[in-house]
Amino acid sequence: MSEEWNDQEWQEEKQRVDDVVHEIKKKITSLQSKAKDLKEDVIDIRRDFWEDVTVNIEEMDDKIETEASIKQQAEFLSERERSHGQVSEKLDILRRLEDKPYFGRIDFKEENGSEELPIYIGLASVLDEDEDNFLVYDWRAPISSMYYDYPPGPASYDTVQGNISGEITLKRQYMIQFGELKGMFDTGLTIGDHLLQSVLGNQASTKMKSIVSTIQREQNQIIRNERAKVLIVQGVAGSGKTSAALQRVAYLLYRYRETLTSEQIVLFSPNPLFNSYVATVLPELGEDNMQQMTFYQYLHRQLDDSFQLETPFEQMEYYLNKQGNDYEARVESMHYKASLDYKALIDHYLEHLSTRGIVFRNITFRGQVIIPKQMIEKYFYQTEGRLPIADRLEKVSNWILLQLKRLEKVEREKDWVLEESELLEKADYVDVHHMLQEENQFSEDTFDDYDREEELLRKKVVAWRLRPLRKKVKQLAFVDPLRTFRQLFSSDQWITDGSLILPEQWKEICYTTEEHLKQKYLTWEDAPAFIYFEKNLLGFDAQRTIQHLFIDEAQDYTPFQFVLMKQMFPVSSMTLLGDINQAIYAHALRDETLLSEKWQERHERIVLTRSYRSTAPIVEFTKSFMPNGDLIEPFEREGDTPIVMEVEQHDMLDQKIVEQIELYEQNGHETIALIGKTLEECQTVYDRLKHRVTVELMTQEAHIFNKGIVVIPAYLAKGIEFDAVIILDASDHNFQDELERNLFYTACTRAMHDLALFSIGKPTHFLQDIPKQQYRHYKVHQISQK
Ligand SMILES: Nc1ncnc2c1ncn2[C@@H]1O[C@H](COP(=O)(O)OP(=O)(O)OP(=O)(O)O)[C@@H](O)[C@H]1O
Repeated sequence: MSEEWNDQEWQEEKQRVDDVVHEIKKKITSLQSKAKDLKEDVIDIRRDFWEDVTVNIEEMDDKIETEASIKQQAEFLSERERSHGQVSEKLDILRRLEDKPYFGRIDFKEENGSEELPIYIGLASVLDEDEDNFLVYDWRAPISSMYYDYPPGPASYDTVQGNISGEITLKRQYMIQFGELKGMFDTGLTIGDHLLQSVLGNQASTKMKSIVSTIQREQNQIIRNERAKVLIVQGVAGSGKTSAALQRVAYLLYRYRETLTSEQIVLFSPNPLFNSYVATVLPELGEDNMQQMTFYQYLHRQLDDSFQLETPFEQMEYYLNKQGNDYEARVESMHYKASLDYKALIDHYLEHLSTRGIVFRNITFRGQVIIPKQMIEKYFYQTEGRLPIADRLEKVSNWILLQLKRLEKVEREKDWVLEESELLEKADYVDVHHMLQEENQFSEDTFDDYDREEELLRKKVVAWRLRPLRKKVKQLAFVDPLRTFRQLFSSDQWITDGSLILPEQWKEICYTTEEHLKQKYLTWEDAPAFIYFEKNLLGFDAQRTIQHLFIDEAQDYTPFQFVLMKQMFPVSSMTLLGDINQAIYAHALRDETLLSEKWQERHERIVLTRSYRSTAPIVEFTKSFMPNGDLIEPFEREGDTPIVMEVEQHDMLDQKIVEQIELYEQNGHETIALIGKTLEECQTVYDRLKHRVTVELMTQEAHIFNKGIVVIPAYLAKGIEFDAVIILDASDHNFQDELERNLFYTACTRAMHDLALFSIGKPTHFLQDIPKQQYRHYKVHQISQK
């Protein structure tokens, strides 16, 4: 830090803050009165709505005039409501700026320019009274990018007119609170470390914070990237991937504000808890939240309610518990079904189906088969074979609808129709009377009213009964995708391509998959495959309105899932953020994750190596047991080295854990996580501790993250952070293989300030080769007799 400013400068800066705050207050007052007027307008229009429209429906002309008048009044109302909404949003932002109008400044001298201009940077732009000059620039404005990208010296930024270069002669950061300047410092670095130090030194919050004032240069590359159709971010634990992703959403919404709305952006998050954890960041930045969901929620929506869908966490529990006779085959199945080899197999099967094999359903009406499935099959396979299956099914659908039309005429004459007419609603009878009256008005024909009424009633009854059937036919419900999919596993006659790859235990896999499918149970690995199959068989209803897709924890998605996503969101740009060291799902052991370059054709890649979340001693500790840990750089923040507490017996464990919790509480930690490997483990510890400390058990159903002490399985703690973390059982038998290493790393890296690991007997061998000074190792032989 170089404090090159003098007292006069300090006074000037102080005065400027006061002036800007004063201007903001004036704007707030004026907007408040505008908001009040608009609100009154809205109330008045709503109250007098029907008085202000001319309602007359006697004559056709009057009817049209009435409609126009209602429409005009409704448009007027919604325009006022919209304006009121916009003014309220502006007011919200100004109220935030009133507290902290800006956080940074650069003085920039354009090349060939005569003077240097001070650029003050804040959460949003503020203009002076005449609306001529910027008192504050929005952090997302093109010129503000230099604040994040350059130290003092040569700098440039892009505008729509081209690149503008020049020199930054000053770079300053401000600490402003409650509208008052508390401190400032000039910096030679991109963003001064001391400011970051103070932000990161705070206690963890149950809500993620926005990082606008301390965005780091490499994070800015993610936030402002506009070129890449697929942007891959590989970032170590705590490097700010999620933070950067959310600021990127805010940036895109600002940059494309004329064309992009928050509904056109989707974020897939790792668990429901995470949804609530990040929910406040965008509103804090003055933007609406994007659509946010887990991939499980998304897949669930694609299936009808009769399916039972395994959650990824249930799959994970199964994998980690290592039990069951068919365990080996199921794990093999998880690997295979994650891969593109499996996709190739399904594609081959779909090709086969274009010549034979689709399972159809009978069309039945009132319990009778009216079009047998064999007939539908015959019709289908007579349609042009080179057309896509979905197009051919469309033809079949039209053909069936035609048959239904014929049937309708025949059915009208049958006895059941009159009987069922008694079930019609009163409104239907009134309708029929109206129709008759209208006919009488316009027709000269004489006919028996009673007969005509019966005829119309018959027509109505049959149309009414056929309506759901027609709807189903349009939805192609005459195809049975599940049975068709099941056939894939019941025979291999259709496999005619020798280059297709099958797993060793394919027969066992086929057997269990079929059993599951029979019960309409979809395992987590089967769900994307079935949905992919069904969509490609019946035709895709792709989500073309979605412009940007963000996938957090991208390493946990399988290549197969990604292919499905690409099909479902065909026009979307994608930002994939993840960390290979935190790959905790079975497929990641053998297959490429989404972050690997191997199978991503065109993409841009950004690597983040600096970890901001944890203190330096925690980062040093966690990086030392990861194979590629030397690439991880800690951010210099002091703290204690982690504790490894080895207890001899089980009954000592609880006491030691409780003591550790108390110690952390005394240190002021407000969020403390007791992290276990599986839910089963967490449940046991929770049952033992719940009478001794106030503690909450987090399961996959948890949607809200509160302050206090939680017991949570590692896979649910993904993406989240805590003041202190206690690893419940870091024993060697509990953390063995490579996937468990990643799980262990994920769990330990949730800690911001303090980390303690407990083990019964020898701690995990992952700690064997790491330098002893990186942690404090205690062995407890018996509970001290104090
Ligand atoms: N530039 C920054 N300024 C201030 N805080 C930052 C910055 N970058 C990251 N952080 C903080 O570091 C912590 C970790 O950030 P974040 O959760 O975004 O990382 P991540 O890479 O998604 O982590 P993980 O993969 O471990 O879940 C958060 O508390 C975040 O606020």
